[in-house]
Amino acid sequence: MSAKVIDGKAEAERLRGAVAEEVARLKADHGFVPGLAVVLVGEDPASKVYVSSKAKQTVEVGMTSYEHKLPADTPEADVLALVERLNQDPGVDGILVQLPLPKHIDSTKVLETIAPDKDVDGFHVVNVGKLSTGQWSLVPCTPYGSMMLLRSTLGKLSGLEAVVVGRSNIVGKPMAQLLLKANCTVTVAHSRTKDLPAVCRRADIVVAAVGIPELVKGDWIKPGATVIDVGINRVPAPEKGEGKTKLVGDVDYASAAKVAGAITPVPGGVGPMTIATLLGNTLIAACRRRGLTPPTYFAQIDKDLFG
Ligand SMILES: Nc1nc(=O)c2c([nH]1)NC[C@@H]1CN(c3ccc(C(=O)N[C@@H](CCC(=O)O)C(=O)O)cc3)C=[N+]21
Repeated sequence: MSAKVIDGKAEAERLRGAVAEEVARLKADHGFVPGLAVVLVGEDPASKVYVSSKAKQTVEVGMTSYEHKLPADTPEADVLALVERLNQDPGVDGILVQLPLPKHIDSTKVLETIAPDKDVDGFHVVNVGKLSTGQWSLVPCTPYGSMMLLRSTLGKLSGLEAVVVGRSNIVGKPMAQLLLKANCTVTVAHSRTKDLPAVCRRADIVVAAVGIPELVKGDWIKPGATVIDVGINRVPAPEKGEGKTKLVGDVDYASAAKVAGAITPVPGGVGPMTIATLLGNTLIAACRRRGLTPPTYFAQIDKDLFG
């Protein structure tokens, strides 16, 4: 058997299309354009690539993009002051501070300074707390995008056994909350889990988000299970030539695709969904801040998954 390949690129394109339509409607009917501010501190090459593709896609859906690139040695106080300024700026509906931040900056302090109603990453304690108490909030982009891929692959998730490998605040923990909200039976596994392969083999849904290249093997997967690979790891690829690299996930794709029912590729799986949901969150934030109802497109997704 060979798994269905879950096309994150196509799904992200559909989502961006819906966002673009809604942005045009808001402009026509309410006379405003949502704005997303992205703050990048330092020169991390991977982060620079993500930030510029975020900015490009923000503009493509008709929103305003504000990019703030600060040198790596910017004092923490200056970053906090910038965030405060963006909090007050009426043209800014969403604020994203690219992680990781340089070591001299306390990222918790920075994230907690972002106004919760502009926190399009969903990392502020207020939004984390809302998500974990089942209230609606701005939901972290990667888990939300992963849930959308599960919805188009499986429809209802109710009653399914889900195993999340990884317990980060950015992916593992919010993913577990969302799966629980969708009525899955959820196990959060991690590097200290005893017999991780056996735990994974119980799952109808495996979400790999540990940051270890190709950790999850085909014989860890129950035949027919759905595999969501959140990992994006750049590794050496000597087969492509000296000094060349390639992207791989946290799942050993070749072996897992032989056993799984459906699987996300890397690249082209969860990654593109992360940016599309970021734009979606910016749109939702822009509507809520003005007392408008967020678009029905999202309401339908939420109803299918959690209703
Ligand atoms: N505050 C904050 N929020 C984030 O959401 C955030 C962050 N910090 N720091 C870095 C990570 C990483 N991230 C990605 C977004 C898109 C792709 C993506 O589109 N990947 C494509 C292409 C990858 C490539 O070719 O390099 C794919 O998987 O197909 C990947 C990774 C968001 N992050």
